[in-house]
Amino acid sequence: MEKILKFGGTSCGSIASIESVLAIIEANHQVKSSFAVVFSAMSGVTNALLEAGATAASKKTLEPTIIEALEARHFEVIRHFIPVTAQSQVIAQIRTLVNELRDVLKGINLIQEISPKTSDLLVSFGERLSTALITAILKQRGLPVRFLDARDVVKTNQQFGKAEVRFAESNALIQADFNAHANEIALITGFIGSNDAGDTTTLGRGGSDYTASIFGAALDVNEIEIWTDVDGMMTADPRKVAAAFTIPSISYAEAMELTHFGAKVIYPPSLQPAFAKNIPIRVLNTFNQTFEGTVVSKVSSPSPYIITGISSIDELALVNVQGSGMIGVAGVSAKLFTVLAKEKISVVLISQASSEHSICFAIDPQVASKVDKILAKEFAQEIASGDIEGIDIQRDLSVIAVVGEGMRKHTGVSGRLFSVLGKNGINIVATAQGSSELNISVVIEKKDLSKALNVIHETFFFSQIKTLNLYLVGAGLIGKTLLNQLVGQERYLEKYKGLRIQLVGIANSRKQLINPAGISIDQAIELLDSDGESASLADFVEQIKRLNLPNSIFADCTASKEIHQHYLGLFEANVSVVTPNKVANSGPYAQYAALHQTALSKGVKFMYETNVGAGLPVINTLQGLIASGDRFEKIEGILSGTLSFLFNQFVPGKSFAAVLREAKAKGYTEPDPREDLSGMDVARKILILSREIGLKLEFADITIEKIIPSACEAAPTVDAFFEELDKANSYFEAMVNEAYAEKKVLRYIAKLENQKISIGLRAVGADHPFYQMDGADNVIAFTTKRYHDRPLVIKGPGAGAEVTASGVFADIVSIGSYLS
Ligand SMILES: NC(=O)C1=CN([C@@H]2O[C@H](COP(=O)(O)OP(=O)(O)OC[C@H]3O[C@@H](n4cnc5c(N)ncnc54)[C@H](O)[C@@H]3O)[C@@H](O)[C@H]2O)C=CC1
Ligand SMILES: N[C@@H](CC=O)C(=O)O
Ligand code: NA
Repeated sequence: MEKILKFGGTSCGSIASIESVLAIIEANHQVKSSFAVVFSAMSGVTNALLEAGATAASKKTLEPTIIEALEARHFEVIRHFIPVTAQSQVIAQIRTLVNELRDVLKGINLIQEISPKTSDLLVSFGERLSTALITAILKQRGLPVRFLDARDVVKTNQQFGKAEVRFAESNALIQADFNAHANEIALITGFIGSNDAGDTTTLGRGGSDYTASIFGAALDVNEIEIWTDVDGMMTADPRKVAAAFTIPSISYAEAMELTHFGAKVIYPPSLQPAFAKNIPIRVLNTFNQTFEGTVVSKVSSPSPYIITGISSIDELALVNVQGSGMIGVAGVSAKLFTVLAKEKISVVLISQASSEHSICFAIDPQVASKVDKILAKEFAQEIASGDIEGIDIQRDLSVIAVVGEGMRKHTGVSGRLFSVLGKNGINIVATAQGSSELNISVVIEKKDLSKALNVIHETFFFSQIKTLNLYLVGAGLIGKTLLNQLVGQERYLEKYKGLRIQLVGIANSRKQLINPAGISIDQAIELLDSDGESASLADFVEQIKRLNLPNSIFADCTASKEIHQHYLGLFEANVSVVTPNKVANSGPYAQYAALHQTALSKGVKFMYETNVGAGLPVINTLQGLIASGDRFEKIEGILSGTLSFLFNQFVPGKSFAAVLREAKAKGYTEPDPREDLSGMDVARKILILSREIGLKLEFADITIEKIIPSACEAAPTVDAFFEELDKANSYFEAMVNEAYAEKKVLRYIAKLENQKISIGLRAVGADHPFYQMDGADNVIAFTTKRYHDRPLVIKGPGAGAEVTASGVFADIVSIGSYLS
């Protein structure tokens, strides 16, 4: 016999799926391979039978509806596949079986009780019906098939519900049976067998796979095909990890591990007879027949990945037994696990610290209270004496298992695993690694499960490409420019930086839109307009936290004075923040410190290079100097692109207001240019620099020399402000003329020296380093211990949409590099 095929419930579940099953069997027959086929019950039938049994045992009269529906489902298949002239015979055959089933239910109803033995008989009708049905159809189509009731050849003990197979006897019966019918295709009822007394028994979980495996082993087949409704075993549960893909080849041991931790495609323990004979199992998809699926065999073929798959148990409780009295006392764990075994409590994972001070183990949360009581009783004496401090149970946890034979050959797998979890703020509650080095398990909080599975999957299977999930708030000048720049760089980032920036949320002051599957960047503004809901920043932030996406970045491209109130919460929720908005860093010092400390402790990034000098590398350079131990003596600079432009362009005879309008049109000014002209913007920048070098200065410590007349200062609106500026033109002309008379130019300079900040307008001559300026240039001179005789000078355009957006962009990329 070449192979055994097995079709699960979903494959036998509908007319369309049975169509596929027939096609697969006919195709095998055409190539004349010798094979046999095992069937499960039609999907849902086993449960329907159990429900019918329970109802019959508990109600006074029988409710025929379930059985009628079941009969109708089978008849429908007959009417579809069998020509009218031949239908009556098959219908009669199925009706005979259903009548037998009705008699069983009558019996249950009569005695108002359903024993395990009766239950096994009852559910056996599921496989007997589906197999009989398909046999009739194939026979009708002219295939040499025969119905084989597995109860005739699979012999078991008396343990109803999960009977043990008597292999020697069963193997002999199977071989004899197949020898006697060499030229026929046996269609076999899965899941069932019989005991010595001839009673029907069932084989427990994965029962039809077991049947296939028993026949495969008995007949020494070359391969067993398990036909199901998914594309084989996958690298992770595709419902949780969209990027999961089929594992082409996996070892028995790996399959065992993955299944233990929740991967439900096959149930390897039921495939044991095949494993013992080194028979490969091929998992295939009835609904995608040409797909290669997964081969499960003794040794898996070499794979390009270090790990083979990831699986999880979503609901778990962790029990921690702890106490100094446990150290060096032999037998505490023996006692612990003996009592758990006695109570049939299954332990998913165990971890013991080498100090022997505590043992922790994971269990199904449904039995947590029971375990609590059992242990309290068992260890009452130790608890009373203080040897055991207590039994602590933590709920709402999940466990993730990272599985693969390749881990034995590679070092650093757990390092990578823990590091990626850490960078995403996922707390590891407990961990265990089997000495086989086939599996590393981590227990985490359930709320982090999806995020953890996705980042782990990304790390081990797509380590070349890391996806950053970007939320952009503020779609004005800078925000829109950033979006444009992102569109142009997608391919470069993937190829050279291994990064994919996925926009998952966007908001302005009117609307907001979130889509965790990604928002097309080049259409983001239109989509925000058409699909966005009305904006509520608090709600937007709440959604970000709830989604808990891996590698999340919040870009604040607004000038809002409120948004920073959300930064702290975002850091705590493990979201990095990137911003050109200076408000957060220039508020009260305590707030500045709290933000920076929180970001640091949560392992997320707070990036704000564009707070000073737009895209010029000011903050980065300063941080590098500080980190390498340099000491700052003085910082001096022209920190306003707008004011730089004004004093470069304004000459007596021109309109000062018109030059400012030009600066605004060029994107140099703040959304409200009063912020620039009042000196406020410069004050924020120099305050931020002072804090970066470690000074605890407040806004009130800054001396700002005003450059605009008080009437302009007091203007209530931007328009009124421009009008006042127009009126004050001669004031500015006089200032400039005065400087010109001395062959000087005006420069608005910020200075930090001796822990004091001063900002004011200076007339500087040609010998001054700030004399030569152009456009919206900024210049910053750092005088430090190392740059003492000649300062380190950074100079260039310090305002404008393109240079600012590219600074924000670079910050995002640097977060990506950190996370990789
Ligand atoms: N223009 C430049 O050269 C530079 C600008 N910056 C900073 O960039 C930031 C953005 O500036 P622009 O793009 O010119 O501003 P903008 O006024 O053009 O755009 C701001 C955007 O933020 C949105 N917004 C404002 N408040 C909001 C809120 N509470 N919730 C949601 N959305 C809100 C607005 O709807 C708009 O889409 C400012 O903080 C500015 O100081 C920093 C460095 C250089
Ligand atoms: N309005 C600012 C922009 C950069 O921060 C400026 O003019 O410098
Ligand atoms: Na900068």
